[in-house]
Parts: sequence; structure tokens; C-alpha cells
Amino acid sequence: MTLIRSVSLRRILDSRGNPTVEADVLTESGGFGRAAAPSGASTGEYEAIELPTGEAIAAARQHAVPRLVGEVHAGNQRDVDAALHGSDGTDDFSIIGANSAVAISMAAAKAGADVLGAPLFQHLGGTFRGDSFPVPLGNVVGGGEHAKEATHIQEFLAAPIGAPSVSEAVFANAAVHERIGELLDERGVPAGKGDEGAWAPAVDDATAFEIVAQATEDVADDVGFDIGVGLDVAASELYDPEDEVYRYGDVERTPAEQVDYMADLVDEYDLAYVEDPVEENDFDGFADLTERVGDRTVLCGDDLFVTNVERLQRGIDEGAGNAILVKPNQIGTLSDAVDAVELATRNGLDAVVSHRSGETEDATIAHLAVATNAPFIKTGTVGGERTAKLNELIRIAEDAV
Ligand SMILES: O=C(O)[C@@H](CO)OP(=O)(O)O
Ligand SMILES: [Mg+2]
Repeated sequence: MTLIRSVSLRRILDSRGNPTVEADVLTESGGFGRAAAPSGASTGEYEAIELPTGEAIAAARQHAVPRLVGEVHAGNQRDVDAALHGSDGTDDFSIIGANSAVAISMAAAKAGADVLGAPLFQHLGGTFRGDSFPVPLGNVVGGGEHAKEATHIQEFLAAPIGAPSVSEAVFANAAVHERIGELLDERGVPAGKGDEGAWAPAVDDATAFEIVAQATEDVADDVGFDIGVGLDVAASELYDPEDEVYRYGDVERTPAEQVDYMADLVDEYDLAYVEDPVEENDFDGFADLTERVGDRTVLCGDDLFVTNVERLQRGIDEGAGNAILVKPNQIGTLSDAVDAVELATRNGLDAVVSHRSGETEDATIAHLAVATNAPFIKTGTVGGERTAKLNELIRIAEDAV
């Protein structure tokens, strides 16, 4: 019924104005799915390979499409993703590109759901999913690789952990974003926005903490539930492997000092969430920090784990982190992303389904988060490519998809 009739690939724009891969999958019975690959700026060293768009499309047309059309059922996601792996033959999608692979994988899932007449989250997660929702972590101030001349820490996140519904959480994050705009204005600090729509003021990290803490408190008072503060430090981008130091402008920290600094920040700001507090090869430092503060905050590996079950298993064995960031394009298929969530969940780690800094209107990750019962989703606060996912969560909660 869901046998794939055609796969079309094209070059479309992402939110940074760069080209990316979009895939259309059509089934014999008329089911249709369309999806597009996102793209990172602060990419991890161990991510699956994103090829230049034209190359990825040509390679996928040559190697993957013939293995899918007339061969594989879109409703069987494992078969679709196995065909993608089989057509590539490497363990990092360096032949067809993880950008082509993920676009096809997600488009096939949507085509499968379309044939079934079921919402995507239900096709992926089953009929008992759809009652619990992830807490949206909203990027409200940022710098690093997402905005030059702004903060050293890449993302300051609003974490509306006490919100009674996903809709109230989404609106609370937007209110924090707006309040920060006012606070910056009051201080006379001009601010543009970074790649993900967060404010990108030229202030130091300490000032950003002050402003974000005040804004989350103000909005929490208004809405009547708890809003915590989270961070994506993206520490690999601050780390100089030659000198073995983290550089925050003129301030340098050794790996041991970096762990101390992160532990101090967790206590000083009662941080609800910290992503990539140390660089991507430092499992020991991550484990040390987890031992020290893992009982009171979510310590999430992004560049550390790259949605890869082998790296995640190492983290589990070594006690490095208590959460994993899940980005389908880091690993190339939905099946691999779901495997990472399931391994994490079985071992008591939280899954945080995530966007990339370069995005499209594609809202697959909203469905993936609901389908896998992920406790968190990180997908920005404002801007059309971010609200595409946030609004989809609101629709899923209302049974309106
Ligand atoms: O580091 C991250 O978590 C992401 C998304 O916020 O950024 P990028 O897509 O640039 O890797
Ligand atoms: Mg990150």
C-alpha cells in the first residue's frame, strides 16, 4: 500500500539563505510526504557528513533513489532507512550526504503517515502517544557561532519547566524574548538577532546572565509558573586543542577550570539545563561535572554524542551527562535518531529533540519529540522557521494535525 512510487529532490533555501535539500516522496496509493534537511553552524566533529547541496542531490539520485522506488514501503521506516544506509555504504553518509538522507527519511515518514491518514507523531510513536508534551527550551540570547561580537556562551535558554501546557510554555518563552528586548533597550544596548532569532547583544556573559535571569523572573511572576534558565555553552567552539584552554575573549580556562566554572554557574543561577559544558572529546570532564551537579540539573551532550548510539553508550558507561540532544541530521535517518532516544530512555537519560541553527519550515521534529515522549524540545522562540515547530506542537496538543 505504501510502496514508494517516486522520490524527487530539489535545492531550496534555508533560514540563513543557504541552499539545502528538500525531498518529496510519493507512494503507489497516492501518499505524499515532503521534508527538508536543516544545517548546523557549530557542528560536532563526529556528525554525519553534510555534502554541498548539489552533490548530495546528485549522489542520492544515483545511489539511493533506485533502491527506494518500487522497492521499499514508505510506511516501514526501518526499511526506508536501511535502504538509505545500504545505498551509501559508509557509516557517516559521506557518499549520499546526511542532508539527502535525512530529507528522504523524513519525507518517507510523512508519506507513510499520509497513507495511513494518521498524524506523523502517531505513525512514528503509536496510538498511545500524544498526551504528554516536551518542555520547549527557547533560545533568547546568544552569540558564539550564531552571532559574532555577542556572548561567548552560544545560547541562553528560557526553560518553562512549570508550564501547565505546551501552549503556555511556548508563549512564556516568547514573552521572555520580548522582555529581554525591553531590558536591553532600557540599558541602551543595541541588539540584532542571531541565526536562531535570539537577541545577540554585544555584552559579556555575566551581563547576559543578569538580563536573562531578570526577564525569566518577571515573566514567571506574570504567568504564575516556574521558568528556569538553561545554556548551550557549545564549549568545543571555545576550546583551543593546541593550547588545551577554553578562550572566552581574553579570559582563558584550563579544562579543570572549565568544569569548576560550569559547576559554579549551575549553583549561582540555579540552571535547569546545560548543554555541551565541555568540549566534544572530554568524556572525563563531562563525567566529573555530572558527578558534581548531575543531581540538580540536566547535563546534555550535543557535540559529545552527535545522536550516535555508540558515543552515547560510551557516555552511559562513563557517567558522562544525563541527557542527549537528538538532531536527526547529525546521524542521517529517523530510525537512528529514535534508536538514540530509546537507548537514552532505557538508561534513565533525558532526550532533548533539537533544531539546527539553519532551519526550514519543516516541522518533523515536533512530531518526533511527541512520538518519542521526549521530555524536552529545543527549537527556538521566534522566527518563522522556529515557530513552524512550536505552532505544530500547539496543533498536536489540540488534535488539529
Ligand atoms: O549547537 C546547537 O545545539 C545547535 C542548535 O541550537 O546549533 P547548530 O545547529 O549551529 O549546531
Ligand atoms: Mg548545541
